[in-house]
Amino acid sequence: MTLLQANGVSLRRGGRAVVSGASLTLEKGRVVGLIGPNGAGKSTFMRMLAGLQAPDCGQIDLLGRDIGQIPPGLRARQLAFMPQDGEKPPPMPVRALVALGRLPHGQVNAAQAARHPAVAHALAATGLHDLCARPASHLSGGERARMNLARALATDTPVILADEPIAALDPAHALSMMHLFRQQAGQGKGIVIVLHDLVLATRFCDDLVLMDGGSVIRHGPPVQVLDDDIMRTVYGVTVRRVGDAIVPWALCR
Ligand SMILES: Nc1ncnc2c1ncn2[C@@H]1O[C@H](COP(=O)(O)OP(=O)(O)OP(=O)(O)O)[C@@H](O)[C@H]1O
Repeated sequence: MTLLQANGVSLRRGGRAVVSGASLTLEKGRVVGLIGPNGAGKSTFMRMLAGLQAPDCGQIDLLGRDIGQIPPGLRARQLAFMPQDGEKPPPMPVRALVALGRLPHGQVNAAQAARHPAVAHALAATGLHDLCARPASHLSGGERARMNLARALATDTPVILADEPIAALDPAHALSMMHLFRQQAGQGKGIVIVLHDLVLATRFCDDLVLMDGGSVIRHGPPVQVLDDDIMRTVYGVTVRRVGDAIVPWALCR
């Protein structure tokens, strides 16, 4: 089942094409990695996929319906978006902030929302139980990233879009978060993650969508998308191989 489908999406900003004819398909149960060098257009494309920015042309359907026609309240129950640089959170307790994830479901009573099982589950899954009474504004960058995921999980949407969610995480927490995304996909959700860590992208994503200069230049299984040629021409780095490994090392817990 297709959860999210973008076809030929374009956007101009500052007199130039920032995203050009980009397409992406997200199926139920899949993790798609959106990769590409700095300035490739990934965050801009993600904001359009999240329905936060209308494209100049092209079509984006969420659960079979034009995303621009979906009322914001319904869209918030269907899709959770974790932006790249979340604003500094207010000084409310972490549990209360994660509970805001229940707002799209009409749970406006803060105390009741904080007791919802989805909130407890999200706090446990992201390892935030020990921090849940702390003011959100006191959290470190990595802790904040986990809280942002917890809030998305508390909403319990079929689609999660995460823009560089592991950028601030240490290796163990980055691994845990990638495992968590896979688990969510295993439960039937669809996940799109912007990643610069190509080792983790290769290991955890079913498909990669590679952007460069605003365009999607390759998409498919990681082994088909990333090769020495692409690493040189798109990323400007030379790959030195260890044996016949696709990536030279893997982190394990
Ligand atoms: N409002 C704007 N006006 C002009 N140019 C913009 C605007 N917004 C984004 N851009 C440009 O569009 C390009 C794509 O930006 P975007 O943030 O989507 O890239 P990205 O692939 O997410 O990069 P990064 O990996 O560095 O986060 C960049 O060159 C950026 O400077």
